[in-house]
Amino acid sequence: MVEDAATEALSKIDTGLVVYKALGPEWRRSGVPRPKRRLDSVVLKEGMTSRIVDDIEEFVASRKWYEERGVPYRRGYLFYGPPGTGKSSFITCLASHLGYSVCIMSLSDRLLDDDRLNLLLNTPPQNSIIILEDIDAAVTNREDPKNSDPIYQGMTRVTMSGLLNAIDGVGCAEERLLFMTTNHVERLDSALIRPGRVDVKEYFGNATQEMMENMFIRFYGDNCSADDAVEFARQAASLEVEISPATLQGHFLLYKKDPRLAISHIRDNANTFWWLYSVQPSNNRPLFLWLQGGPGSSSSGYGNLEELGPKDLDGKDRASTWLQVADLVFVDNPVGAGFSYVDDSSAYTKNVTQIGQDLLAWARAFFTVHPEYRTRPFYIFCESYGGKMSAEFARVIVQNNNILRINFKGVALGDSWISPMDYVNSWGQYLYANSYLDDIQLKQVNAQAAHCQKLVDNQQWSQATNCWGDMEDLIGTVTGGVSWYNILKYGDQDDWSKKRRKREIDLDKDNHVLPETIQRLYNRHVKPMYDVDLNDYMDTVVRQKLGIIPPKVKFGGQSNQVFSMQYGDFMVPNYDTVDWLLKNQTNVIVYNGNLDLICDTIGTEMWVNRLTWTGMQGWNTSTRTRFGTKSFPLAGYVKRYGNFQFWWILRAGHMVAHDTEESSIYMLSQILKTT
Ligand SMILES: Nc1ncnc2c1ncn2[C@@H]1O[C@H](COP(=O)(O)OP(=O)(O)OP(=O)(O)O)[C@@H](O)[C@H]1O
Repeated sequence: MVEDAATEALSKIDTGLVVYKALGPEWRRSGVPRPKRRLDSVVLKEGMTSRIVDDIEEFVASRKWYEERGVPYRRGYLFYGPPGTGKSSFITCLASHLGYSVCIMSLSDRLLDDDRLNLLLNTPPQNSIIILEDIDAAVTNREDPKNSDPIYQGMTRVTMSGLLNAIDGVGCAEERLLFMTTNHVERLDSALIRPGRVDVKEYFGNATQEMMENMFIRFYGDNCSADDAVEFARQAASLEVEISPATLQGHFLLYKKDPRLAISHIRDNANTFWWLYSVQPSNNRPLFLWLQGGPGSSSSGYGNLEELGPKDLDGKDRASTWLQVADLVFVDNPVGAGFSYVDDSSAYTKNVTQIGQDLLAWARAFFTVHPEYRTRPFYIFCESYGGKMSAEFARVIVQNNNILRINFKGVALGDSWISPMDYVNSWGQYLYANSYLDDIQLKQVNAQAAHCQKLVDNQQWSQATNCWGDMEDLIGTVTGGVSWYNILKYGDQDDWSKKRRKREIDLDKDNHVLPETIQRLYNRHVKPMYDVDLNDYMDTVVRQKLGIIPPKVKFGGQSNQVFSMQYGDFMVPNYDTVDWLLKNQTNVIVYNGNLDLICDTIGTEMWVNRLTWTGMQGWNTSTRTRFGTKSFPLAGYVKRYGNFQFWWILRAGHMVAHDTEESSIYMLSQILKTT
């Protein structure tokens, strides 16, 4: 009967899919026949569709085989997995493919009891397959403690033995294709899913990167390119959250006319703020993007008003602003820094890969709004943790520039946290050479560094973060409080932080949730970048002027979460990304202040010396030249080879742009000339 039905139905492939629902003791046709669904409309893992279809087709063709051996001509399938992964949809596709009707029944139906179930399972309409949905809701594993939970009680009147009887008891139909679905396979009684009742078990999982690409292509068809699909899938995967195919489908429906919007709105809960300074007439002026460190400090606030923008916090013109050299765009990133914000804590980024994807989304939006910058030279400049982010951003620009189509000229990494262990390992010798440690203390500091190195070698990233925090505490104690940003200074008495006399060590309301080490690191490296004056200025004057910042967003209000979210990524190096950029003909500029401790020049040279780019030999034998400025005949040194340059900036600490304005401007003008 099943075989005949299939043959007959395949010949009438254009007729619709007839659906029956259980109504009391009988099956009733539900509405008019539905359009048939093609098998490939449900996107599954590679090979899964053909595996299931082959199995069922073989069964349909084997009636005789079963009869000859006296085996009941029945096959049971269990599709299990999270909600919205296509279990029910795929069964209707199979029915369409084979030309059957479907009879759908949910065991959580309160009107169903053992007798009715038995009757229904054994009197299906001709040429149909039966779908028993949510079998876990009804008949669950008797050993599962959840079953004594009142929320599961009284959901159905079907008993376990009633169901087993109905499936394979004496009165049951001779021929049958039965599909069962559940979101909780672990709650099922083993008797229910033993062979004979369930012959094939298939797991329907959330979307893999490959499935996302296929779904994107299926949905947008000729409206999108294969590159779009790859980009979409990469971005979605970088969120590192489980995404069901049903959720993806919902997302595509929101942007059904525009695949590009589907890509750029993948993170709807993340809102990035940027601030552009544009000089007219433009004369093809280059554009510099500035990325602050922290992570969690603000480019638009700290970088702009306290380091290199055209105005300082008092509203006065800055004598040496980088705007003299190029147009400037400050992006508050990772999202949650400055005026950027998330609507939901799941939207914070946790590593540089995610940050890179966010910046790519920003770039797409920015160059769409400002197409005039597409042809102008575009550079990324940054500081500290911004370096880690910038290297990754540069990489995704290079990889996606066939779509982005901008005139990307290079990335300049200022005192960048590219290789954390090189810094941790070099602090001892640097401080020793500058009289901050004696022999005993040097040994102590180096022992702690070796401990951190071990953790990093074992990829115990969170423990390595704690170790780094402990290392900073140790150095703070033995040196008596040397500043991490300029070894000529003490603790928080730096010039750049003079507005921040009243350091708030007390825990603020959000801060107390951070692990203690992270909290201390945050207090040391990010909190000072949100001094009272800056916060007031941004939250009053700037907010009023812009008129676009939602009232719920407080400047820097999410910075501590931004910082703590990187817990597992702080100590992960990405100098291999720098290597990749050099190998891919991207201009890379490294600049370092010689008084910086946190990203000291020795550490920077350590990771630079580890690069494997073919130009390294030429670089090593190139001559370093000195440079001078109006006020300082000996302002620093520079060495260039191929697409790589290294600038040693004398008299500067971590904040090169702030500490040595003349040198910075000179360096910028030279970079523009030589790249
Ligand atoms: N793998 C997939 N490929 C394409 N679309 C899918 C896929 N999975 C789900 N969908 C779409 O999502 C919606 C819900 O899917 P469906 O009801 O089949 O999921 P399910 O796994 O049966 O969910 P539940 O376990 O909650 O019953 C449907 O519109 C379906 O088209």
